[in-house]
Amino acid sequence: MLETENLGKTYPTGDEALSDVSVRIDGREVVAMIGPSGAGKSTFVRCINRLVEPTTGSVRLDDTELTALDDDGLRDARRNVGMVFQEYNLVERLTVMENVLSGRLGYVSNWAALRRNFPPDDVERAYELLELVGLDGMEDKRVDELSGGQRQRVGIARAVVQEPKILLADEPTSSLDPETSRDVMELLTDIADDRDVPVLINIHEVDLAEAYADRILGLHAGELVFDGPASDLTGESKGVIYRGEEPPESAATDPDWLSGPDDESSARNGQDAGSDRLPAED
Ligand SMILES: Nc1ncnc2c1ncn2[C@@H]1O[C@H](COP(=O)(O)OP(=O)(O)OP(=O)(O)O)[C@@H](O)[C@H]1O
Repeated sequence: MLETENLGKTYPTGDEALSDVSVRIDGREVVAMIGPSGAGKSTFVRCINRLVEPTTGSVRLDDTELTALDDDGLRDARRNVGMVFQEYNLVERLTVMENVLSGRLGYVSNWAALRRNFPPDDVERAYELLELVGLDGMEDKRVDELSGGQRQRVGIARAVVQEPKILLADEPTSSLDPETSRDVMELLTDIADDRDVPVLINIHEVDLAEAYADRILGLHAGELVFDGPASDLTGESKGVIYRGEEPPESAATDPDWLSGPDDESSARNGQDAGSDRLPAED
């Protein structure tokens, strides 16, 4: 179970990217985080494993307070957080298998890692995962011979081989064509089921979020303004998330709605920053 409480980030430049975000993600939920460009989605995902250091608030994964850990503690705890990146972050000149096994580096000694000497169980796990992500038989191919979709599958296998307690995906489909994007979303939802792990996906394509996620988190100007089932996402809620519009009066009693953007500047920021990415109105 992942829980953030009042998570906030202000960058040294003074940009307040995230403000008081509290969420709880559990079970085998697939959660999509949406919002206009600059809303703070990447910052949120990266604050969870402290690739970005939060300024305020806390992040808890099961019983571990990630925000309270020193460097050694954080290194160990990061094994429990699988991360999938937009640009895959693979080692291009290494093979598919070597890249997948690098997800086990946190579990083997430095010496074994240096010699790429992984226990047989790890290798077996990697083969299983290659089959799960549809890359069986491709273990010896170099990554630079693969398509974008295949690379992302390697990235997913590498994250899952860690046996994480949560899988985070930071814009996993942004570099892919629409059909490959759907395949990758389907794979992420399959993994949530198959591995019994929650998946949090930061994503621009609202239609993919609605089609594949169980739950949507809507960020606007660093604030969480919507948290509800994908089926509850309406034109009105998209207006609040993407254009900083005022929530409807019914929002006061609807648990999906959180504090809406409350000043002109946040509405303006959303409009300026996100105008190129507005989803179609319902
Ligand atoms: N390293 C940084 N230093 C200073 N400001 C930053 C940094 N990274 C992000 N920001 C700012 O923080 C805010 C949120 O950025 P973030 O990348 O988290 O948003 P996002 O919703 O993921 O955007 P996008 O969808 O375009 O990737 C923006 O105003 C951005 O300019």
